[in-house]
Amino acid sequence: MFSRLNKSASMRSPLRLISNHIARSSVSARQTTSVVSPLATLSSSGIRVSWPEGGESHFHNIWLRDHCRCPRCLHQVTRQRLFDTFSIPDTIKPSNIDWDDQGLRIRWGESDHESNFRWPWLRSNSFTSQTPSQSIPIPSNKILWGKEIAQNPPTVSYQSVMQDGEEGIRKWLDYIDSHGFCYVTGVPVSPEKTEELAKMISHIRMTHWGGFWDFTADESRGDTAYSNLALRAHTDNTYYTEPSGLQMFHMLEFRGKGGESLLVDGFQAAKILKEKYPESYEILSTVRIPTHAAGDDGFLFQPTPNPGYPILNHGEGGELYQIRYNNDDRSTMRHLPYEQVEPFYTALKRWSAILTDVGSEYWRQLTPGTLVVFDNWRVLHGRAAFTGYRRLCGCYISWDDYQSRLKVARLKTNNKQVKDVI
Ligand SMILES: C[N+](C)(C)CCCC[C@H](N)C(=O)O
Ligand SMILES: O=C(O)CCC(=O)C(=O)O
Ligand SMILES: [Fe+2]
Repeated sequence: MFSRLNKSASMRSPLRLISNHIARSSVSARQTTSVVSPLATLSSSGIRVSWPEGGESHFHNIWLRDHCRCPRCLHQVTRQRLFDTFSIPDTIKPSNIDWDDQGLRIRWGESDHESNFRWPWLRSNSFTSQTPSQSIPIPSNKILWGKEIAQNPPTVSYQSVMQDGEEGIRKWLDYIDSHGFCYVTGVPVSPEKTEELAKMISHIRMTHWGGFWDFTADESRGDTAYSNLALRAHTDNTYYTEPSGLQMFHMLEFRGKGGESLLVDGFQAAKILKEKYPESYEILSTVRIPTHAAGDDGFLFQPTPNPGYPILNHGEGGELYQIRYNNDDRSTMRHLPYEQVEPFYTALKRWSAILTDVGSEYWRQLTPGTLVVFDNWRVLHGRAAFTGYRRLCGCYISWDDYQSRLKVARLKTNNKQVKDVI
């Protein structure tokens, strides 16, 4: 039930006072029934909401009208906008508003349309009441690690992924989200079964390396991955505009020596770099690195826009969201001004020293039946040089496909639906 607390939009300057007065009286009304609901008051161009847990959000009238959740304005199945944003008059105002502990109801003056907003939706889409960005740039849900992760690495079983439905998928992807990688044990030693397992997350990303790959050190492609050389810690696809989000490796056969796999937590390394050498962190967050994949006839990959992306990439709130680093696939640093050459190479050297520190490196020999999936936007991988015959299969999955699958698994295991969040 919505309480009837109407505010006339035709009253101009006293509006704020009147609505504040009503808001205050509604506080005492609610306190007697001990239901704590947010309070809404009209401002000259929008609605202010005071949250019971503290803080205030200010929603503009144009924004509120544009985001109406009703079936005429938002398609209830496709979750797409049906409403014509450009029909909103610049002077749009509510003719009245009211609310209860569930949400806010707005009647719009000119069109006589009504919009209802649930409080949790307004809260989670409030842009004036965000928590301030942290000084440490690592998202708080990440669990950072070094070589000690070897004692207890995130692991799920093939059976739980294939048979436990959304719970099984969620556990798997939650580990990849928190730690940046996860092993799957008990996997049939077959490329077909491995591919089937990957498709539990999503379709596979097709690239110029193929879709699902099955490769050896036969030098069939113009890249050192197809040799038996050591590969230092790197992320793949630095030469694409969008590097793949996940990478999966399943070692199918190995008769030889060496070839141990290396994982390094890039977010942990970034945190150390920021603490020890903030000026180098800044350089690696801003200097754009040109990259390429051009070892095979018929291909010339370079990221857009030119000259590429920094090694450390941040979002609007300053949070680190992506590492792009493969020193072997770096192109000519043709755009670096003379006076930046030394500070850049110093920063790169410090970064490399942190990545190769014994405390950062996590080595493990992969064996048939145990595969690894890792977040290629966070965790760097590498391998030791080897002799003999070594056969790996695996694939890439795009970042968006991985994120979508993770969100759906979380919604489903929480008994929620897309409409609860979009
Ligand atoms: C073999 N496989 C397809 C997995 C990877 C090949 C890509 C290696 C490349 N140098 C890079 O860093 O992206
Ligand atoms: O051979 C390996 O273990 C990994 C090689 C590699 O870095 C890659 O294929 O992306
Ligand atoms: Fe690689």
